[in-house]
Amino acid sequence: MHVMAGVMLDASGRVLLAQRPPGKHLAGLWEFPGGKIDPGEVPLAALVRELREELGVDVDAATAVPLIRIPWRYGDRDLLLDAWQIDRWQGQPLSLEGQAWQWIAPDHVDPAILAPADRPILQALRLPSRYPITPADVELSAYPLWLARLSQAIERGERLLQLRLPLWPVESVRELASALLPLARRCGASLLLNGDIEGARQLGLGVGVQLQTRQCRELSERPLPLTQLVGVSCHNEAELVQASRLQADFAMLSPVAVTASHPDVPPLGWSRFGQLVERAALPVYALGGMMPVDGDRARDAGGQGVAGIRGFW
Ligand SMILES: Nc1nc2c([nH]c(=O)n2[C@H]2C[C@H](O)[C@@H](COP(=O)(O)OP(=O)(O)OP(=O)(O)O)O2)c(=O)[nH]1
Repeated sequence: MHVMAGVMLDASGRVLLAQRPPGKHLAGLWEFPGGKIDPGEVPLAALVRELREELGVDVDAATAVPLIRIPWRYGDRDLLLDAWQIDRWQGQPLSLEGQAWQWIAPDHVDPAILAPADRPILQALRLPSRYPITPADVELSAYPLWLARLSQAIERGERLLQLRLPLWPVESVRELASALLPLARRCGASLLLNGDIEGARQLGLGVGVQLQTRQCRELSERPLPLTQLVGVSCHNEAELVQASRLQADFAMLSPVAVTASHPDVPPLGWSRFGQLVERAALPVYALGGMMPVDGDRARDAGGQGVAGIRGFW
């Protein structure tokens, strides 16, 4: 079942959510307006039709931008939820089918009110397209330099940053995160600690964790509340499946291209990256040999964007 969902954003960046009516599948949960494609119907035409029927708005299909596609299973019902971002339409939304609806800032949406398949769509909307990671060879003596660099990165607009500093004692990485936290919270940025779940728990809001592949395999549930980000490092389809089982917010998939750090690992390439993203039920960043300019390529392949070290600082 191919279901189209319209992520309508108003001029102040709020998104329109509709409540599923009583008596229907997932009754009471909130969703993005849209619905099933009729037999023989073109997907975008179905979205335009659904938005006209449900809300009385007219959308020009050419202005809709693909956001993310989520394959999902509810019991015995398999669906592909195909979400498109819509910034322009004609007419004021009206509740033509009696559904309750609301405009709400994506950051204020409690994921628990959404239909489960919509939670990764909300994350795709919230997450940025760039994910810089600190270089692995940074010595502890460079603490002041990296405190300054990370502060500048947040000030210039980075919203997702990974502190991966394998040469540092874990306490020093936590101290760095703690020093950056007031600025990060003010700017709405998240600092992800590599592998340090306990540190993320202690530091709270504004700090998340980037799980290593081994940790993801060993965990049976999401290690942090929904208010703190959980990313997972993945290399194949099984790991992406496990990442969404854990209800991670996103995955990094690597290596997409040849990297200086692992020159002997065969890269996935963009076509394989695209295939794996297509089957993944969460936003996926491309990692490995990526530069910021590869962001468009990653998005064309269905990804959320690019993660990397070189070229991001
Ligand atoms: N329209 C829409 N459907 C969604 C979303 N998220 C989500 O899980 N779904 C599910 C709910 C339904 O199982 C399925 C199709 O939705 P629909 O809106 O066309 O279906 P419907 O109410 O006519 O379905 P039905 O009860 O008549 O089978 O997709 C979403 O954001 N928008």
